[in-house]
Amino acid sequence: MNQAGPYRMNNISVIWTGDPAATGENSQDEIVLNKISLELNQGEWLVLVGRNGSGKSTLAKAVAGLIPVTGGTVEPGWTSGERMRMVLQNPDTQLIGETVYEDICFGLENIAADPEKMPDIARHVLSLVGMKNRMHDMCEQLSGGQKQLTAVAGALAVGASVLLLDEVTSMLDASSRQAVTEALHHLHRRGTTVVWITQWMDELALADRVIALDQAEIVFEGTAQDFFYSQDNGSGFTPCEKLGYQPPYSVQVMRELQKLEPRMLDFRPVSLEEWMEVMKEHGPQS
Ligand SMILES: Nc1ncnc2c1ncn2[C@@H]1O[C@H](COP(=O)(O)OP(=O)(O)OP(=O)(O)O)[C@@H](O)[C@H]1O
Repeated sequence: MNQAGPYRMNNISVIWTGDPAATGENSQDEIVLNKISLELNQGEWLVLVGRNGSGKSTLAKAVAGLIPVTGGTVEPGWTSGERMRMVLQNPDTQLIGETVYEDICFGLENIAADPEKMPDIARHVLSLVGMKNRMHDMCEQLSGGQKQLTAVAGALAVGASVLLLDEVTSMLDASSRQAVTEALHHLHRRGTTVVWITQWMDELALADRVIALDQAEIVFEGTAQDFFYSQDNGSGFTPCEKLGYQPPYSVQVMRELQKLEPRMLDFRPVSLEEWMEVMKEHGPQS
């Protein structure tokens, strides 16, 4: 096996088994992931998107090895020997320690780290997420965003190089959302591989690659630009529209412009940086 190759899932399924004691539809087995094939490359930012119940969390848990899969094969590739950690949606349910430091140490104790090294490790990982001044704060007094960053720091402390972030900004206010996103962006630039689950279309701007799930299957794989702009020849809908999402404002504006100005069809901006490129060519001074 090529250890340097991508992490690969080939045709894996996850089936929740119905309770034999239950009656009616609750007793049915449910196929939550249906023959999914997926690759994860080292250092990429992969976004998983899809409606409630489409299987995003289950897929992330399967990648992290937290739940068993049925059928198919998994090739660890470059992830062999690497640690993967999930961070979940609710900031109030994932911290165990009374203080930020204690929380980081809890994870370190679980991997039998040298107690003398713990303060340095904690300081280092907290500085990576912009929390070094919060080391001895009580967890219950942190904001939602600071709790999420503490959870991320805890994952880094145990050496995780792959972070699976399951709607981690969905319960945060705008400024905490930005703080968490920027911290993750910083970690990604330093080499952390990110699997980012979201239902916020704006967050697709960060993606190297987007995978959309619907009813247990992958229904789209490609760039954010393709997700928002490529139109199916038959239906005329984009993958985003087919899933029932409204594209971000940046995309809505460009699509309206494209109706007025066909030359704008050459541009498919999603992020602010991509819009700046458009403005360089077609802005007021051009
Ligand atoms: N432990 C479980 N036991 C039984 N069924 C489960 C379990 N976890 C998830 N499911 C079911 O699997 C399906 C997919 O759930 P999953 O949480 O993966 O979806 P999701 O796309 O992450 O949804 P959301 O956006 O609401 O978090 C749902 O129908 C859910 O009810």
